[in-house]
Amino acid sequence: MPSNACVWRAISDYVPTGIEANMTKNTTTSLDAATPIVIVGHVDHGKSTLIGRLLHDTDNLQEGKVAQIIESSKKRGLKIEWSFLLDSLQIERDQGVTVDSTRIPFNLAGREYVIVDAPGHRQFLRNMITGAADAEAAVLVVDASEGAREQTRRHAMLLHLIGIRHIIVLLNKVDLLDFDQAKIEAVQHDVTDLLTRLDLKAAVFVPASARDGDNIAARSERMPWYTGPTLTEALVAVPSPASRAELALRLPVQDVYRFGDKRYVAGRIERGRVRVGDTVVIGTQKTPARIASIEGWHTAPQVSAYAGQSVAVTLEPDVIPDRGDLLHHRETAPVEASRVRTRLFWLRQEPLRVGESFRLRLATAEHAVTVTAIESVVNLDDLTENPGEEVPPEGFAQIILSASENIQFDPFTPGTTDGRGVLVDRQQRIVGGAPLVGAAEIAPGEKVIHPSASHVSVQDREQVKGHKGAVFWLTGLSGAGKTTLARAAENRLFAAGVDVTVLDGDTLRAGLCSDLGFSEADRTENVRRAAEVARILRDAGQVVLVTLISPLKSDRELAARIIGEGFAEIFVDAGLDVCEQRDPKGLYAAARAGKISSFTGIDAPYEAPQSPALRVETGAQAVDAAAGELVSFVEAAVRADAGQRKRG
Ligand SMILES: Nc1ncnc2c1ncn2[C@@H]1O[C@H](COP(=O)(O)OS(=O)(=O)O)[C@@H](OP(=O)(O)O)[C@H]1O
Ligand SMILES: Nc1ncnc2c1ncn2[C@@H]1O[C@H](COP(=O)(O)OP(=O)(O)O)[C@@H](O)[C@H]1O
Repeated sequence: MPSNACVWRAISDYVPTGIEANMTKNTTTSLDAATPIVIVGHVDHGKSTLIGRLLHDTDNLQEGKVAQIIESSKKRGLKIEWSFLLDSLQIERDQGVTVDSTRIPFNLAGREYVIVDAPGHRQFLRNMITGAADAEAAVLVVDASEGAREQTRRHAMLLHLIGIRHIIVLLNKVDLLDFDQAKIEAVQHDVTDLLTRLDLKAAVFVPASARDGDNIAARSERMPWYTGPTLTEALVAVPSPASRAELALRLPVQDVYRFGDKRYVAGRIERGRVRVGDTVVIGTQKTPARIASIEGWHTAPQVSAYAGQSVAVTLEPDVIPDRGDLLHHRETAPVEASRVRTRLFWLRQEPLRVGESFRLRLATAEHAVTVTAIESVVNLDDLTENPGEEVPPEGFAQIILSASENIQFDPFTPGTTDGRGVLVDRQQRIVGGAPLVGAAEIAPGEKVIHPSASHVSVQDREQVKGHKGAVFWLTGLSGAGKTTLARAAENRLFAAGVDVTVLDGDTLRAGLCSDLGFSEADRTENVRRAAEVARILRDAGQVVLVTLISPLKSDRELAARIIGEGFAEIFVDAGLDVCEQRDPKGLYAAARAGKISSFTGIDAPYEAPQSPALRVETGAQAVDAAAGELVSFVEAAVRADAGQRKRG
């Protein structure tokens, strides 16, 4: 079907998003063919030396590399330092010589492997989610003379979290224990204990000296008592990644194209096979259809296609699926749930809290989801999973994502693309790796909510309005001029075409917050409600001017957290003496007379902002000038980015 070139261009242009894009960026072939192995271990336990030694002993080093290592070692007065190999690979990477930044391919007994290198702890965490989570097996390197250490525990925890199935423990540096069987077995015992606590089981323990090559590719003559495999034998015994073609069919719809009287449903088969004549079920609507034909790029129509192939199928009847719908066979349906348990790796700089909403990308599908529970947060220091209010940056947690519609997925399985969700924020930035582990059951008595999110994009709103949404939080004493300023600015901004709303304390307290007084708790609740409303208006693209005394720093921080991006604190600054002298509502006089209590500045505190985004001096300045300052600040903040985005 050459006339359909653009269908195929569209398919071949398709780059899997998020994690998968990172994961397959340089490994599209290796993911299918090679066995990924991640090598982890406490610093100085011999990971780099092991990689160098392994590549050398399995004849996987380029010509000249060995000579180079010998030369560098000699220069430093050392015998031969295998870890220099990794250093030299690192230098090449830094210089951009090697394309592949985290993967070292090697060949063993005719089988392809790829070492997933994890240079530092932080990168390691990231890699585990963005790149290495597909590792089929792990080699956990433990210095036998030191035993399991802090990072050994962390790494073991990570292997547990990402579900690595095959673990080889390399007890390294056994020469330091004089190859003594009893001593080595004692270490093995300790490591077994650690793994058992994490529900992990080592496939094999290999006592070795990576530096000298004992039990790496050749059997050590210095440990005749050891009858198990060498490291290379253990690697050969790692099961091959399961063939994705043998799994149940999953064809996520990438797009639907119409040519003449035919409609083509295009996508890449993630797993399984599809044949002409098969009946498939489409998406959560479960519309049945028959595969009428399977078309290929520059090939004759096919009778069947399998995992990894990009295809365009025609359906009978001619139904129109949506992008993201999954085509599957009826008898092997994916999990379907609107509440999904997720093993999250959080990448954003600010912590994650319940109530935040994102897009969940899953293959070609996108779902609006809200974090409705943080079930546990992993403490990476002691490997415990504890209840938590928030997930710190680079933290792991088990959370529940709720959507307003059903999500179809296969639970996350290492080595496959199953369940690899990615959380994306309003600005399309990836903020978390979110492997979906299963449907979340409803706990008895639980408050179950499924917030929905707008389908109108932030960019589209900005385009139409000509500015972005933002919240300007005006804080200051009663009588400082918050309301006066905001109302004056509202007039001017509106005249300039800005969609602007003022949320004023007195006004809110007449309605939404009429149940609240002026105790600290009530003021906090007042601030929270105003911030939530402001967030909704901001999300709808409006410029919101909030005028609340909001006397406490902690309350303003709460507002900033609720609102997130686009929050600016404005200090409307007039001294207490000025405000009291003005006393536009007679409240200071009433407070002095004891008619009202807990009045800010008199018998309740006001904590002035230390570093506001803008300070407007309203003590001596005229209203007009002060409002001008605010208007300029707002205009600059909401127009600049919107313009850039338009151009982009
Ligand atoms: N005890 C006491 N303390 C402070 N303010 C009082 C009090 N009693 C009534 N008022 C009136 O309520 C307005 C302040 O409401 P806010 O919602 O801005 O206050 S807060 O942010 O919750 O602290 C405030 O409005 P502004 O003068 O515009 O600030 C007053 O009109
Ligand atoms: N530069 C200024 N900015 C704002 N208000 C000012 C300024 N100079 C004098 N005022 C007066 O101060 C009073 C502020 O009252 P208001 O706006 O209700 O304060 P708040 O909302 O902070 O309680 C008004 O009477 C206003 O006319």
